[in-house]
Amino acid sequence: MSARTVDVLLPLGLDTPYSYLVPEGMTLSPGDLVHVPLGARGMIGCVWPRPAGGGSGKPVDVAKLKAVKAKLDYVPLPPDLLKLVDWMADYTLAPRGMVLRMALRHGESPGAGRERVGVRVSGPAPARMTAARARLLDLLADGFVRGKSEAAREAGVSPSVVDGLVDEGALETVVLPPEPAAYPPDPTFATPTLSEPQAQAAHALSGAVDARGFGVFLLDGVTGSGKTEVYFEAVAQAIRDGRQALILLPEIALTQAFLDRFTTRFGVKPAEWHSGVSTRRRGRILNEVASGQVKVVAGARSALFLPFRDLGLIIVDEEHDPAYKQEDGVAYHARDMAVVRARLASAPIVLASATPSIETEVNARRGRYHRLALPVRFGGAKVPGLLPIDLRKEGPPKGRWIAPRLEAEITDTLEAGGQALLFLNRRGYAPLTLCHSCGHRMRCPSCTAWLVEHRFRRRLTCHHCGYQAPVPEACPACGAKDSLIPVGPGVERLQEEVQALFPAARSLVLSSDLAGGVERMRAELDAVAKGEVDVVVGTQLVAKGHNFPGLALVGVVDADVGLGQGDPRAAERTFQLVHQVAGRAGRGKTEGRGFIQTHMPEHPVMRALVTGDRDAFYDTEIAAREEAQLPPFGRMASLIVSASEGHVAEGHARRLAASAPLVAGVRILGPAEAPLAILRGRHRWRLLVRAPRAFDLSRYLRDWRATAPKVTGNIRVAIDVDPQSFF
Ligand SMILES: Nc1ncnc2c1ncn2[C@@H]1O[C@H](COP(=O)(O)OP(=O)(O)OP(=O)(O)O)[C@@H](O)[C@H]1O
Ligand SMILES: [Zn+2]
Repeated sequence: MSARTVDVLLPLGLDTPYSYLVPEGMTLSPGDLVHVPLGARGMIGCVWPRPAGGGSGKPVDVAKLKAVKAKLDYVPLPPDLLKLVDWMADYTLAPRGMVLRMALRHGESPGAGRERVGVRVSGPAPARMTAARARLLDLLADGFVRGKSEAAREAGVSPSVVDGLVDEGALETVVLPPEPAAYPPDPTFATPTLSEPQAQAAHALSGAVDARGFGVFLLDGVTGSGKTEVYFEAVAQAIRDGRQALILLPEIALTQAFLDRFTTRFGVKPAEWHSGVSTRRRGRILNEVASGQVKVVAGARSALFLPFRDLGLIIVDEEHDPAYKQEDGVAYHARDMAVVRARLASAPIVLASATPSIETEVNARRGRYHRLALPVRFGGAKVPGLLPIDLRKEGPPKGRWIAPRLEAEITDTLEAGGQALLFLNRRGYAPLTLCHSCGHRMRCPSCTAWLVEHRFRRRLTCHHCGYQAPVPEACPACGAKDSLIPVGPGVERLQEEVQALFPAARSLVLSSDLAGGVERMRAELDAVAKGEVDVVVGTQLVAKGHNFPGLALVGVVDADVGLGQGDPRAAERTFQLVHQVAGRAGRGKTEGRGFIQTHMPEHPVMRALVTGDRDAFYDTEIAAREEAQLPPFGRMASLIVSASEGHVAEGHARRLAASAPLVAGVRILGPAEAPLAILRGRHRWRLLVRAPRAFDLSRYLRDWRATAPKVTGNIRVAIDVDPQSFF
């Protein structure tokens, strides 16, 4: 009767927590992490709040319950994080345990940091002196303790020099406490002088941080207006108030420049959180975020699930970036979920962008988000104008992609000592390889996709599943030798053209798939910023907030890529991408210019880009969305039914569609074969649900799922609420 029980949510594909007995003498509260018996080995789970008003439904038979094995010695997950897990599971229809998993996954080894060995001067100088020894002793002459490896590094000697002096008694070792995951940022380290509009925006944000209430701010500033500088002031305020700040970045692996700027402003680096950080280090950051020691985290979308002890501010930089949407596993949009977390934590959130998403722009126009505008570039530089190059009239000769006018502009730019950037959102050498004797196209064996040639790696690659194969010597269909030819350009092929047209120029390809990983990319971006490259050829990677002071010219090689493929966000994406790429030019002393090569200069997107009339673009696009009742004026969810056999997927998709509850205003489109009809060997059929804006779509989907035909065999149904991709 009096046995105490708790609900424990496990990081598995389950929606409901399990009940366990609480052993004598153990006190547990929601958020505590516990080890519970499950199967042979047991598992770590999280004590979950009981719904108000007692248990839901089934009474549990206490006699059959197992007991919690241990309470783990971690700081409990904070209440707002528990609520976020519930909220997200409810909204996305993902099992609650899988959402919890995102908050626990990184906690594998949240052990404390290692103790370090320090050294200090303790005895007389050694009999045998060397230059290295002298440098080291000179450094340590102040009598302070330094970490062994730091001392060696600072003195520019090898660690064995330190060991030698310890052996001879000139130095002694001391045990130092573990290094913190991040040193405390100093809000007064280097305060900038802000321009008037910057100061106003910063003031509004700092005020909101102080007020400790929820509110969404759109920091809407043209490229190069100094949005980072402004939101740093809000971060400074949070630090001054002793609270924590989270800065989400779309591609943290590329943002060495961001870390450097943070260091310039606050004296130390923020805690960096993304998949490239070692598990051990992440464990420490996690602990110190939970204890409140770490004040600022800069991270990828997964940082949203960190157990902040006192979250006072969230920043989402480049809020329009599609990288914020996670498509695998739990499908969620990190920007939207960041807004939810801010609300649950009663903290302000700043969405920063020069090209806000339509959703955010509509919210700002309706007054739900506060707009803070920075209408001009910092320091008086001008946002470059864009001129169209009509490929129908003045296109390049066959087999080339740079139009004569763009070529002439690049020549002028290089002669004047400036840098040029050519943007083409296509990785690899050529998007298609075909046999010129039989017409056979090289396709992925397990996806409905062409194989993309990567000449650096001498391979054909599927960009959907990662399949790779060497380029064959003979056509696999007709056997003709040396008959395979590349069709169309990718960035690698464009670089070839650059090298042929401008043999003296130093050129570089920037693309996310080149060997060498993050380190190489950081080094290359740095080289561009330093002016060590003349012509950069890049994919969308170059559109992301980089500051290249010497960049004078931007050429968009094919602005039509991505337009008109039945994707409701195509116009928005193209506008954002081209505008952002162009925004990389003219940030330093030289004025910037931009050219867009297009077959449709009369398209509203191209016109808005050329006239620089951003509002005109938003007006047209918002009107079009409203007319079609597309988001944010209507709601959407996609259901992808997949199976290893086509007819199985199709059959289930049809039965699923037939079982949809009939509700006025809700429309089910499809099923139809997905554009990417086969992915990793699985056949895919799509359903699209559209509903009015105020409709509770998640609830509808849940009711539907409860009555839908059972999923059998290897059928899978993936639900994506607010889908971003339509493939
Ligand atoms: N108040 C300031 N004092 C000194 N330098 C500033 C100030 N504001 C901005 N800058 C400088 O101006 C440049 C552009 O600023 P920043 O990168 O923050 O712009 P942004 O609005 O984020 O641009 P984008 O949207 O293109 O990423 C940077 O080199 C930044 O250091
Ligand atoms: Zn594939």
